[in-house]
Amino acid sequence: MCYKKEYSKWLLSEYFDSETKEELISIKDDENEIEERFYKNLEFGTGGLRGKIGAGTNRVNKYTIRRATAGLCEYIKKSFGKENNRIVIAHDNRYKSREFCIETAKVMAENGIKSYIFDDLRSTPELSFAVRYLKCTMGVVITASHNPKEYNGYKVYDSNGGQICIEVADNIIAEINSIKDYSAIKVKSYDEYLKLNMIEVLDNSVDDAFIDAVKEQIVNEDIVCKYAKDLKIVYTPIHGTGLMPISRVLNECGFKNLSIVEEQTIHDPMFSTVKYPNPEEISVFDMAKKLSDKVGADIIMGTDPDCDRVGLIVKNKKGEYKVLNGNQIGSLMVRYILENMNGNIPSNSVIIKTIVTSELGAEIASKYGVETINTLTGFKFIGEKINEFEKTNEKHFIMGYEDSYGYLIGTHARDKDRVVSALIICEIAAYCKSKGISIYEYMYDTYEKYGYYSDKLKSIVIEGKKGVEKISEIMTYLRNSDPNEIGFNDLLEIKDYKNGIDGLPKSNVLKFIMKDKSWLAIRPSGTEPKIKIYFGAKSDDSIEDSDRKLNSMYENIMNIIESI
Ligand SMILES: O=P(O)(O)OC[C@H]1O[C@H](O)[C@H](O)[C@@H](O)[C@@H]1O
Repeated sequence: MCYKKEYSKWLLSEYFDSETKEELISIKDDENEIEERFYKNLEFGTGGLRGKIGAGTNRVNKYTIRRATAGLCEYIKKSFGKENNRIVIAHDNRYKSREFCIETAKVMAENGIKSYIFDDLRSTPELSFAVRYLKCTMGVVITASHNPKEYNGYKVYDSNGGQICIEVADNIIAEINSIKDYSAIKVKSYDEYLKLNMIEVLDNSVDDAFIDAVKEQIVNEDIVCKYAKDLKIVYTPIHGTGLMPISRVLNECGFKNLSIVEEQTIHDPMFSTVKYPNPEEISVFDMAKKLSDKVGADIIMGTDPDCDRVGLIVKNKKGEYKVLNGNQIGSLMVRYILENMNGNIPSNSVIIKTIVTSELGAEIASKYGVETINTLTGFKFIGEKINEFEKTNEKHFIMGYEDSYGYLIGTHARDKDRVVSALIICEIAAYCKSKGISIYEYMYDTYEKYGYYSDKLKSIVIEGKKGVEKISEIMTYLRNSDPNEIGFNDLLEIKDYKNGIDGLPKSNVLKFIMKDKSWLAIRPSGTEPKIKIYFGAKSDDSIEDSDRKLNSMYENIMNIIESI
């Protein structure tokens, strides 16, 4: 693709609006920026589109959204026929999210596909629920999830409410790639399609049904009835979609002592009160901590813009704030749920986690005779398994989770659901409070009971075209090196998922497993310009010992990466 030619085309064609052209004129003297924006079409990956908002073929804007949607429409028509297709679209509070939602609906309508849209922001888990509830052919969420404010994106859901699988994504990608001319995608006005009933704005009935489905997932009614009212919770939606569903669910279940960070309830696309709207970043909780100091909260929770990830801060015995990471929260959920099933665990029960998620949850599950299935990173793989079990009745799904703060309890949704996770976390916290301990102590008790597991994630951000090359160089270097020469002397096994192993689809992930079962895994992020390195260590003695093992692996790999 000749970036100069594309740039001129966008500047000269009548199809592109004046806002787009003004933006493009403003970069006319910046060759590098022109190249970054036009050297390729923004890739529609396995989960959909994600990229920086802006004018250009390699950016998220109404034209790249239209193109992706036009490809999706072709896929829908070819796969499900031309009649009776409908989709539901949700969006978060990001810059242009509503506009992109409407653009998606307009292209759908032009192709004879009806869209349901919400009157305002809605969360990703609600969209996942709504696809099945409204019996839609597919679903779309306009969001870049937890990415910085400069980003937006387009996630696609299948009729089961799960993120599309690789095969479907490949078919959609082929349709999108066959659209060479952006200006061939014509649309009429939003009002015209509304009149034709090709776009319909939903009332609150989907919200009510979703909230009811979440409330059904309470593990132990008795605990919630007795202790919910005593738990002091501080919550921040970090300007995103979590506010309505989470405050409603908690309130309706009796968690009345809920304080919300007022400034972060504003649907601000700039996420002005935080650096980065990701609950993995501890600084997003600064305001919540201040509020917690005032109200004396037991726990602090935060959700990302589309409400599919959760962050949790708890207090230790001394009253100091401690962050629980995604692996720890997931493991505690596994423990609490299985303990509270009071021996009524179906013999074919499973939990599902990913290959880069800590083994603590699996260890707990095994103590209860529950199988653990490992998938590749991406909740879509967990969703796929749930669909499979629904058809075959072969397994009973208990919960699924990833290290990256995504959890699903129940099968009302097929993507990670922060709303149900908030409810279960509060239930666990209420249980702990009734026993006179904090969740933090419950975590340490879990180590004592089930094993000392440490884990860590290191993400290295490397942006742009050069970043893509550098990440590929790191992966190639590690693949081709002699493990002894790069310091992995006690290596047991290298798993290269690129070859499609363990019954999993091929994926660019390398996992080094040591003789004592400590491991590290490395993969390029599929959603951000990052390479991610995951570490897991186990000790029979203490958490300090497993931390020591982990730090030694960390230092070794970081030295290697820095030398590449
Ligand atoms: O590829 P990464 O940046 O690690 O992101 C991985 C994440 O991508 C999306 O958010 C998926 O919905 C998650 O299920 C997955 O964990």
